[in-house]
Amino acid sequence: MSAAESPAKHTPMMQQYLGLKAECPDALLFYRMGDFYELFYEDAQKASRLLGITLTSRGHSAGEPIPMAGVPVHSVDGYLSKLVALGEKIAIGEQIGDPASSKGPVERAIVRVLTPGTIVDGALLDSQQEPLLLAICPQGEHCGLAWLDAAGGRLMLREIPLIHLADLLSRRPVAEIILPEDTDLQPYLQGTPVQGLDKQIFQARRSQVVLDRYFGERLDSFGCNDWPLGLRAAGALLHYAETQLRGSLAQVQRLHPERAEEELYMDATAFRALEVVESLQGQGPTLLSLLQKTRTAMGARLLRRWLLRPLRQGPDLWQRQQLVSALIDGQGPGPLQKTLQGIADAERILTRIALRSANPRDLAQLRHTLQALPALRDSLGHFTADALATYQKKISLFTATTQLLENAIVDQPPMTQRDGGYIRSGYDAELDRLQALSHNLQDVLRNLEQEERQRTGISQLKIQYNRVHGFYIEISRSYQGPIPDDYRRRQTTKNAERYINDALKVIEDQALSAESLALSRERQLFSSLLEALLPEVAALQNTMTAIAELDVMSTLAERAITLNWSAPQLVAENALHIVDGRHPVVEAQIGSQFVPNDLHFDGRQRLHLITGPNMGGKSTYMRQSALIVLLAHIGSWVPAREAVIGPIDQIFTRIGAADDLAGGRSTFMVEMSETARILHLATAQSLVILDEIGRGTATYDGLAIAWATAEALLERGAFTLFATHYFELTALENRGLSNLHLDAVAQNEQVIFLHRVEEGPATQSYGLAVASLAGIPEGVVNAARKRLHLLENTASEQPAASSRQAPAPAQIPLFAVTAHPLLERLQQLDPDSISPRQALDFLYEMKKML
Ligand SMILES: Nc1ncnc2c1ncn2[C@@H]1O[C@H](COP(=O)(O)OP(=O)(O)OP(=O)(O)O)[C@@H](O)[C@H]1O
Repeated sequence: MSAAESPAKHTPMMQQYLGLKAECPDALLFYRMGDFYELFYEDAQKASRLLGITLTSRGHSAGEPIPMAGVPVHSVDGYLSKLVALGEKIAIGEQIGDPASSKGPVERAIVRVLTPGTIVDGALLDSQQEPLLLAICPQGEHCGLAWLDAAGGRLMLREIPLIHLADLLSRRPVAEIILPEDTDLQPYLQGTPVQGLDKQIFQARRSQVVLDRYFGERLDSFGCNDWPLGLRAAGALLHYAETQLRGSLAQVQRLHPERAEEELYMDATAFRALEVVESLQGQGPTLLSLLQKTRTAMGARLLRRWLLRPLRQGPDLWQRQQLVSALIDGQGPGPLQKTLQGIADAERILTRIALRSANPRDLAQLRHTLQALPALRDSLGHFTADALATYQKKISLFTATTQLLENAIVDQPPMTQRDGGYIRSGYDAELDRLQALSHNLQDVLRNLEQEERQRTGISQLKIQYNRVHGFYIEISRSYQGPIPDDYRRRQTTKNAERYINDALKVIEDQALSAESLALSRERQLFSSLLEALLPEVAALQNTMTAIAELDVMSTLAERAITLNWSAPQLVAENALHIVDGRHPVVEAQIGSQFVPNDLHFDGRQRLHLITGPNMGGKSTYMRQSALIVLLAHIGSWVPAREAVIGPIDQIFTRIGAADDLAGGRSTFMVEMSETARILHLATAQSLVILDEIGRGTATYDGLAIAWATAEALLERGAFTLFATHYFELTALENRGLSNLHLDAVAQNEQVIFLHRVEEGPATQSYGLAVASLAGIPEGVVNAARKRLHLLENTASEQPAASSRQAPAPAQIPLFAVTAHPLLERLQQLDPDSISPRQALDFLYEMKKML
C-alpha cells in the first residue's frame, strides 16, 4: 500500500512523517530518529537500491509493515554525497522540539533540501568543485541565463540566442537547471537534470521583488538593466535556491553580468583539444595542472575560472598583467605566497555563516585566516607598484572580529556542536558557571560544605551525593545541637540524619541539568556569534576575493619565473608574433630537449600551411601558439622569449579525431561540424588551428574540402595555422598563404625529428619510416613500400591536376627492403598441388617462421 493512503489510520509518528514528506514529494526524506536518519516506504526502497543499504521494516502503520532503511547520523555525509552525485534531491527532517517536554512524536521540520546545484556543506563539496545552478528564462529566440555558485556566493548572468545554449552548456557544465514549466528546451540541454517551475516565478514583477530584497538600489550599479530576461532568471534562481536552503542567501552580495564582448571566445572543443583543464588521456598533465601552485582553495578555483573564461584586451586584462609583472619585479612573489599559506577556504565559510550553518571549526579557520591578514598586507607593502597598493587597500584587517573569534572559540574546536566544548572559558560567565558545575561538582560541594559548616557551626556536617537519594547534608546522630531552620529532612539512617536546603537544591537541579544547560548555552552563544558576524560577511567576502586574486596572480608570477616565461606585449594592431615559443606542458615533460619555434603573422600573411612528417611536431607547434595566446588572455606571462599579440576575439581548434557515437555522429561528421562552425564564426581577429582536415574521407573529397576551407579562411583573414599532409595545398602560396614545415633527417638508418619550424613546404615524407618506428611488422612495411612505388609510378604516368603543381615528396628508403623468408616460401608454393594435410602443415610452418 502506498504511504499516502488514509493518513488518519497511521501512527502519530507516521502521520508526522507523511506531513513532512508531502512538503517535498520529489525528494528523499531523511527523517531523524535519535542517532539515525531513516527513510520509509518508496524512499527506503530507492535509497536501499542506490546506496546498497539494508532494506528492513519498522513496525506497522495503517495495518501494513513500514519498509525502512537507515543510516547513522555520524556517517550521513558519505551517503548524502553519493545521492547528490547521482542527481537526487534530499530533504533533511530534523528534530526541532525538546524530547523531554514532547507529548507524542518530537516536533520535526525539514531544515534544508539538498539538490545537486545548491550544495554548500563543506563535507559534501570537494574544494575544487563548483557546482552551478542555472536558471533559464526563454522568450522567443532568446533566453536570459543566471548561474548561482551557492557555496561561493557568486551569481552570474547573461542573455544569449537560444541556439547558443548548447554550446554554452558544454563550455560551462552545470549541476542543475531550472526553467518555467512546459518549456521544451531539451534539444539544447545535454541531459542535465532539469526542473520545471511555476511560470509565475519567472515573471518580471515577481522576480523584481526578489532582486529588490537582495540588492535594493544597488541593482542599477551592476550594469545589467538592459538584460530583462537575465534579471528574470536571476530572480527565479534566488527564489528557488532560498526554498531549497530554507533561508535568505546572504552570501549573494552582487550580480556579475558576463558580456560576450569582454570574453575571448573558445568553444568546448578548443578547451578540450588544448587540454586546458582536462587531459585527453584522463589523468595526464594539463595547462591547469602545470599552473596549479596556488596556496589557497579559493585561488585554485579562481585560476580554473580564469582559464575557462579568458578576457579580451581591456582594462581588466591589462590590470591583471600589470599586477603579475609587478609581483615578478623586485623581490618576487615568494614572501606573499608564504603569507597566503595560512588562509583557509574562507569564501565558503562565509557562505555557511550567511546561511547560519557554519560549524565551530569553520569559525576557528576564519579566525586563523583573519590572524594572517596583517602579515599579508605587510608583504604587499614591499612592492612599489601602484596596482599592488590598491590591493593593499582591498584587504581590511577586521581587528574587532578577529578579537571576538579569539575570545569566543577555543584553539581547536570540534567539527560539530553536538558535544559542546567549543566556546572558550572566560567568554561567558554563565557558561563558565554551568561548565564548572558539571565539571567540578566535587569542588562546588566542598565549597558549600565549608560555607554550611561556618554558617551553622556544625563541624561534622557533610554534603554528599548518591544516585538514589540525590544530594544531601548529613549530620551524624552524635550531634545534639539545634538543626538550622532551612534544613528539610530527606532521609534517616542508622547513624545520621540527611537534609536538603534551598542552596543545595539549586545545586542539585543545576548539576543534574548543568551538562544539558551548558550545551544549550554554548549553542545559544554560537548562534549569537554567527549573528554578530553576519553584518561583516560582505566586507569579508571582498577581502577574500582580493586574496584569491592575489593568490592566482602570485602563482602566475612564480610560474613565469620558474618556467622562464616572458611578458607578452598586448598591442592594438592586428598582429601576432611569437619568438622562441614553447609548448608549456610538453616542455615540462621533456625539459631542455624542447625546441622553441617562432610564429609571425602580419597584415599580409594570415595563413600558414604546415607540412612535415608525422611526429614532426606540427600539432605541438600549433597548440603551443594557441596556449600562448590563451595564457596572455588570462593575464599571465607566456612560454616564449617574446610575444606581441594584437586584439584576438576567438580561438578555434579542429584537432584530432574524436567521434561522437553516442550523439550519432561519425568521426568525419564531427570533423565537418567543427569546421563548419569555424567557417561561420571566425573573424579577421580570430586564431584558427586546423589539424589535417579532410583526412577522414576519400582522398579527393578530403583534399577538395581542405582546399576550399583554406581559401575561405584566407579570404576571411583569420590568423590560421593549417597542418596537412595534402602537399597539393602548398601551391596556394601565391594566394597569400605561407608554407612552413617541420623537418626531419635520416641518419644511420634512423629518422631524427628536428622539431624546428622552417620556411617553405616539406620536401620529404617519412610515413613508412614512422610506421615502422611504431612497430608495424616489417613485412607489412615492405608491402606498403612496394605499393607506394606502384602508386607513384601510376601517378607520374597520369598526373592529377594538383600533383602537377606540387608533386608529393618522395619516401626515402630508410629501412632497406629484404624480403622475409616466409614470402619466398609462399612464392614457391603451388596451392593446387598440395593436399589438405600438407596445407595444414604449411600453415604451422608459416606460423613458426613468423
Ligand atoms: N618543438 C619540439 N621540441 C621537442 N619535441 C617536440 C617538439 N614538438 C613535438 N615534439 C615531440 O614530438 C612528438 C610528436 O609531435 P606532434 O604530435 O606535434 O607531431 P605531428 O607532426 O603533429 O604528428 P602527426 O602528423 O602524426 O599528428 C611530441 O609528442 C613531442 O614529444
